[in-house]
Amino acid sequence: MIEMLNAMDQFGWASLPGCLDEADSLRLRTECEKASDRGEFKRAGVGRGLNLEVRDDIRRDQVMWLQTDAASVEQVFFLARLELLRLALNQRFFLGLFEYEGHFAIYPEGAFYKAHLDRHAGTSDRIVTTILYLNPGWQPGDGGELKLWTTAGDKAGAFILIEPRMGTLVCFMAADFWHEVLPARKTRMSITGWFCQR
Ligand SMILES: O=C(O)CCC(=O)C(=O)O
Ligand SMILES: [Fe+2]
Repeated sequence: MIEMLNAMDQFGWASLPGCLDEADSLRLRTECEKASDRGEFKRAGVGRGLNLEVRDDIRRDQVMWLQTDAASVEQVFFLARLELLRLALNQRFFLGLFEYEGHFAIYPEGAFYKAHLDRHAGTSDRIVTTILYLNPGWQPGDGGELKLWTTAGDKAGAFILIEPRMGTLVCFMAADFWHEVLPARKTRMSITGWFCQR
């Protein structure tokens, strides 16, 4: 996790392959699949509150919000890891991160999420984005890479493509880094969430 903090310090974003081990990631993946089979996912919206709308042209993923007070054992383990990260980020960067909100996400074949920032207009609550990928055996050609522009505030120029491999954890400053999910060519699963200030 120290690598993660150092990268956040230096770049404002970090990607840590193998952050969660294969077995724990697989349990979360299975949980995600089962919830999807039960029809618990909904098409993700754009915006917030009364302005929330489903926009096919912007994003096509489906989400299921985590209920931290009713989390499965698998989720509790993952949330505990995130809690360590939250405390470490606060200690090192004085971010005042207070709580976490997150969801499972499924990108069916062909789904994407166009370039965006994670902070909603007129709000300041989402400070750090975290994404855990849950795709065993992901291969080049499966698509769904995260395209992250690496200069804060910049939606052009240098970027990296992060492969959504099982157990990789990505985090970045939510208000600063433009990012996009390239079209998935195989069903792509993840847990995306945000550390928020009060
Ligand atoms: O799944 C990803 O790689 C990014 C998802 C994302 O940008 C979001 O949900 O805001
Ligand atoms: Fe995002």
